[in-house]
Order: sequence, then C-alpha cells, then structure tokens
Amino acid sequence: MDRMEELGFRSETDRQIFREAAAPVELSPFGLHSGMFVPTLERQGTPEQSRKWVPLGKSFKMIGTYAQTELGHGTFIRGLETTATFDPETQEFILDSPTLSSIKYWPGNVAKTVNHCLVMAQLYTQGKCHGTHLFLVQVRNMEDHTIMPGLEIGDIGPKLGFDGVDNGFMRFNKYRIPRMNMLMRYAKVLENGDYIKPKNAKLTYGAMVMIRVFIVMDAFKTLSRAAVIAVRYSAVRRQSELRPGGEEAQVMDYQTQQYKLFPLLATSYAFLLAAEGMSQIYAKISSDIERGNLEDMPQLHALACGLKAFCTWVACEGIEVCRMSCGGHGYSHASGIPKIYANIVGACTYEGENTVMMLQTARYLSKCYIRGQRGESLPELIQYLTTDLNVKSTLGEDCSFESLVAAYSHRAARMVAVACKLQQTNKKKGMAGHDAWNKSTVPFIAATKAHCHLFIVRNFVTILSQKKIDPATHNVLSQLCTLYAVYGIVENMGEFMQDGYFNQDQVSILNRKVLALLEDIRPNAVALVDAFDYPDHLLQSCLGRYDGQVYEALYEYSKSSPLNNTDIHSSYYNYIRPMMQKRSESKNISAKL
Ligand SMILES: CCCCCCCCCC/C=C\C/C=C/C(=O)SCCNC(=O)CCNC(=O)[C@H](O)C(C)(C)COP(=O)(O)OP(=O)(O)OC[C@H]1O[C@@H](n2cnc3c(N)ncnc32)[C@H](O)[C@@H]1OP(=O)(O)O
Ligand SMILES: Cc1cc2nc3c(=O)[nH]c(=O)nc-3n(C[C@H](O)[C@H](O)[C@H](O)COP(=O)(O)OP(=O)(O)OC[C@H]3O[C@@H](n4cnc5c(N)ncnc54)[C@H](O)[C@@H]3O)c2cc1C
Repeated sequence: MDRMEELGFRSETDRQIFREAAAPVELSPFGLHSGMFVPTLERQGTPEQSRKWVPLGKSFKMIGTYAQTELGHGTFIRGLETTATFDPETQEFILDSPTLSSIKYWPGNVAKTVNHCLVMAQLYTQGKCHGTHLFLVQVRNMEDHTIMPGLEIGDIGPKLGFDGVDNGFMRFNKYRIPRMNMLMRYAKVLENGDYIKPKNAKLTYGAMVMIRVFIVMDAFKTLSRAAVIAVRYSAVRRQSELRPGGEEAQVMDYQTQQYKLFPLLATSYAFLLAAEGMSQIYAKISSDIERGNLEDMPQLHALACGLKAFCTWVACEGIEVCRMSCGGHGYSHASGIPKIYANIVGACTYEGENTVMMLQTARYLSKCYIRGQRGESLPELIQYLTTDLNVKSTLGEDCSFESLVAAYSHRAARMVAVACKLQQTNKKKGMAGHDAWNKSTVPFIAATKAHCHLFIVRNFVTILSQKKIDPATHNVLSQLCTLYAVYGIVENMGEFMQDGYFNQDQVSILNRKVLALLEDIRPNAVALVDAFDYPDHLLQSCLGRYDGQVYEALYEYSKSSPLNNTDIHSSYYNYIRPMMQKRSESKNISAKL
C-alpha cells in the first residue's frame, strides 16, 4: 500500500496492475478486498457510510470480501437462504444460517484473511421478506483476529487453482450487527423497521456487474500472457525437418503452428480493445445510474454478462491451445502456462456462471428483437437486429472491414431471429412462457455468442478507423483485425453460410485469406508479443523468457526441484528396498520349492 502511495498510483486499475506485477504467480489475497469489497462500499453505501468505511478499507484498517454464494445457491440469488432480521428493540439485524445449504461457501479470503465481509442476505423486517440486500459484517476480532462469537468460519479445502485465495465457509448463529451496517444507498430500513424500497431491486447487484467488466480485461491479460510464452517458445524451439536433409525448423514455421497461435495473438489484441471499450461503456452508464438515470442499466447488464462469458470461454480454450503448442515443456509448471490456466478458468464460473450469464444477454436480445419487429428504436449496439436478412454478402478478395462487419451482423441477426422464432413457435404450441423460453435456450446461447463476437469485431474495426496510428503499425494491426474476423468466419462457417449469405467463391476467398494472413503476420509475430511488454518476472516462464535461453532455464528450474534435495529419497528406504528384499526372499523360497 505504502509503495503504491510512494509511486503515486491513484487509479484502482493502476493499483491492480502493480499488485499483479508484485505477485504474478499467485492471485493476491487482497484482490477481492480492493476489487470488490471497497468499491461496493463506495457504490452501495450512503455518503455517510462511504465516508466512514471507505478510508478504513483503502488504508487496510478494515480488510474485507464479498460473501454471497452459499452451499445450496450461487446462481439463483433470489434463492439465497441467509437471513437478516431487523430487531427494532435493539436497532440491530440478526444474521442467521437457518439450514445447512444456507452456509456461506466459496467467498474468497473469508477463511483466514479478512476481518469483515459484505454479506448478501434475505432482509426481513416487520415480518416481511424484502429480498436480498448487502450487510457489512465484522467476522474477526480487530485486536487478535479471532473469529467473532456466533460465527463458524473455515477454509473449503484444495481447489483446481486460485491457491493464493483462501476461499472459505461461514455459518451465522443469530449473529447481531447494527442497523446502520446495512448498505442503504438504494434501499433503507428505518428505525421503526419500515422498509424503503430501491428504484430497482437489481441495483444491489451492481458489484457483480463491475467485476464482470474487470474480468473481460482479465481474459485479455491471461490469454495474451499465454500467447507471449507460446509464440516466443515457437521461435526458439526447433524440431523436425521442414526441408528433407535441412536443419531442424523453428516450429513457428509450420503452418499448423501458425494456425494455432496467430489467431490467438489476434484475439489477444481484440480482447484488449474490447475490454477498454467495455470499461468506457461501464464508466458512462454506471455514472448515469449513480445519478439516478437507470435507462441503460439493462444494456450494461446484458453487455457485461455476455462479454464476461464469451471472453473467458475463448481465453481458457486459447490458453490450453498455447500450452499444447509447447509440447511436453508446456505441461510443466516451468512453462508458466498451467498456472495461468488454473487461475483464470474459475472465471467461467465465478461472478456468474457463463451459461447463466449468456442467458441473461439472450433474454435482453429476445426483448430487443421484439421491439425491433415493432419498429421501435433500439440502442446502437443492437440496431443490427433489424438487418435485412435477404441481403447477400459483397465480400471480395480484399476481405474489407466493411464486408466482414456486415457478415458478423448478418450472422448474429439471423441467429437471434431463429432463436426468437423458436421461442414464439413454442408459445404458439401452447407452452407456458418459461417452458417456451427454456426450450429455445440452446439456440439462444449460440445467438448470444454471435452477438458478442460481432461486438468484438466491430469494436476492433471502429478503433482502427478512428484512432490516429502510424501507417506501419496500422498495417500490422489491420492484418490482426482481419485475421481475427476471417478466422472467426472460417471456424464457424456453418453459421455464416446457413442461409446462403456467402457463395462458394467467397468461401474459397476466406479459406485462402486466413492462410495468407498467417504468412503476413509471421515476420512480426515475436514483435507483436514483445509489444505487450510483460517482464519475465510476471510471466514466470522458462519458455517465454525475453532472452530465449529456454534450455538453460529449464535445466536450472529442474535442478531446483525439491525432489533433488537428496540423491536417495526416503521412499527407497521405507518402501522400495523392503519390497525388493521381500521379492528376493520369495524368489529364494520358490527356488527351494
Ligand atoms: C481494477 C481493479 C480490478 C480488480 C479485479 C478484482 C477481481 C477479483 C477476482 C474475482 C474473483 C473471484 C470473486 C468472485 C466473486 C463471486 O463469484 S461473487 C458471487 C457472484 N454470483 C453471481 O454472479 C450470481 C449470478 N446470478 C445472478 O446474477 C442473478 O441471480 C441472475 C441474473 C442470474 C438471475 O437473477 P434473477 O433474480 O433470477 O433475475 P431474472 O429473473 O433472471 O431477471 C430479472 C430482471 O433483473 C435483471 N437483472 C438481473 N441481474 C441484473 C444485474 N446485475 N443488473 C441489472 N439487471 C439485472 C434481468 O435482466 C431481468 O430484467 P428483465 O427486464 O426482467 O428482463
Ligand atoms: C474460484 C471461485 C471463486 C469464487 N469466489 C466467490 C466469492 O468471492 N464470493 C462469492 O459469493 N462466491 C464466490 N464464488 C462462487 C461463484 O460465484 C458461484 O460458484 C457461481 O456464481 C456459480 O454458481 P453455482 O456454483 O451455484 O453454480 P450453478 O448455478 O449451480 O451451476 C451448475 C450448473 O447449472 C446450470 N444452471 C444454473 N442455473 C441455470 C439456469 N437458470 N439456466 C440454465 N442453466 C443453469 C449452470 O449453467 C451450470 O452448468 C467463487 C467460485 C469460484 C469457482
């Protein structure tokens, strides 16, 4: 903290980048404190509550996390069972875990690190339930860090990754907190127990929207780091003869290796720009919301859900491709890639399980489609839904940005229409609304992925057409943008061709273009990963070192393995030697027989 003050880091983004650089391999045990707990106090507390608690949080006098998920519920927030019952006699809320399934389970850093939590609980006052609300709860003694009486707290045990985060469980037994510990910016409970409801019940969910926006940037960071490691290693690694009798080739010169890695390099750039675009949209709409203008809240929620799900799914798949493209050494922790994967793959689940998040976006698209069919105006990002689906592609050899964006718009508009028509057909067959929805959710997921893909392609093209970039850089970035878009079409050709949007010649053009772009990008591939400027300390990779001294680094890494601390391991004396002695004795016995 003091070091960040000395360095003058004021913005939370800069502080987060510094924290990651300081602790690159394991996630910080304070990530949730800084990324979720403090910002939620700022955004969901009254001005008085913020003035009181935010300085304590920012100075780490109070260390907190966000405790919402329970053993029995994570996705379905309205189904959470923890209760907060107002007691007007004592002006307190009584927090309780009434059932086994109501035990808070998963909250990060709750096991051993934090002394406070923001707890999501069902609010009861005057005998009535008003739904889930957030409460600031002290969970450990500020003097000796012991667990407060009335609480049971512990660690949930080993996980796939996230080893730097002590995810825990927490059980309340009639635990009392002051009335003023309910975050009351939007909803209130008065001294007499009267409940003042918020303008929109989902304002309480604002912290999740904010983190989903951050996670889009995390998807970029993790995929780009894996791409840096894999591309640099592919430049160093020589294997097999490309030309019979010639020297062993750089594996980066195999077309298959380029087809694995260069689209992921292009995706990394696309996701960086998408994360920046998403952050700008979030900043604008969240400030409108804080001023009481909730008009664009559904659009923000839908975009944040969709991009969080789309980008984490693609990033995790891409990181695995990067790992496998490094052969055996990719499977070693020496590569740094397994840790990258293990720490980000949870993002497909936390802050909203990806399928559920995609369905939130799908629900929004379904409503917009109906509005579009009625001729109502639509937000700019959704206006493509009224695209004339009878139009065919004008794509030519140049694969222009305009023709590519038109293709993605057509694909998304067509797929949303297909899903919506299935939903409407289900209703006409007499299905209840929720069944008609559920029986069309598979095509809605596909349509929503197409919607997110369009956002990312269009955003990339827009930035290249608007930003002043020197010609040489613009040329290389245009190659990456074209590769990202053309590769996405080639890999999903069925969705683009289903209604004959492309003709056979155009399909051939696209298949030729994606291979030609690999050759165009090959000379700049290493420079394009170096441009991310990740220091070796951050990558923690023997394969992705800037100096390319891979084998020296692997040898040193291996020698440092703890198993090498002794020549003969104790397992020889405890198990191997007794087993061998027993075998030889039994052999002597059989020989005598
Ligand atoms: C620079 C600093 C960087 C710091 C980075 C730090 C990063 C730290 C790393 C984080 C790592 C781990 C932390 C993890 C934390 C967690 O996981 S916290 C728990 C997260 N849990 C969830 O996300 C639960 C997901 N479930 C939900 O969001 C909702 O329950 C769901 C939306 C799925 C459904 O809710 P329902 O109440 O059933 O709502 P529904 O009927 O579907 O919709 C009703 C209506 O409400 C609208 N809606 C729903 N949610 C929101 C929202 N958040 N905002 C706005 N509107 C919302 C929905 O669209 C519907 O609207 P409609 O008009 O009726 O269609
Ligand atoms: C690494 C990690 C860190 C976490 N940190 C925190 C934390 O700090 N604080 C916190 O409160 N929580 C935390 N969580 C919990 C996390 O928020 C939940 O796990 C997440 O919200 C998913 O909810 P769930 O576990 O109930 O999954 P479920 O919703 O039970 O998912 C199971 C399956 O059901 C499907 N499903 C569920 N609902 C629907 C639906 N309506 N339609 C279609 N399919 C559906 C899902 O798609 C999924 O395939 C963390 C989780 C992880 C993995």
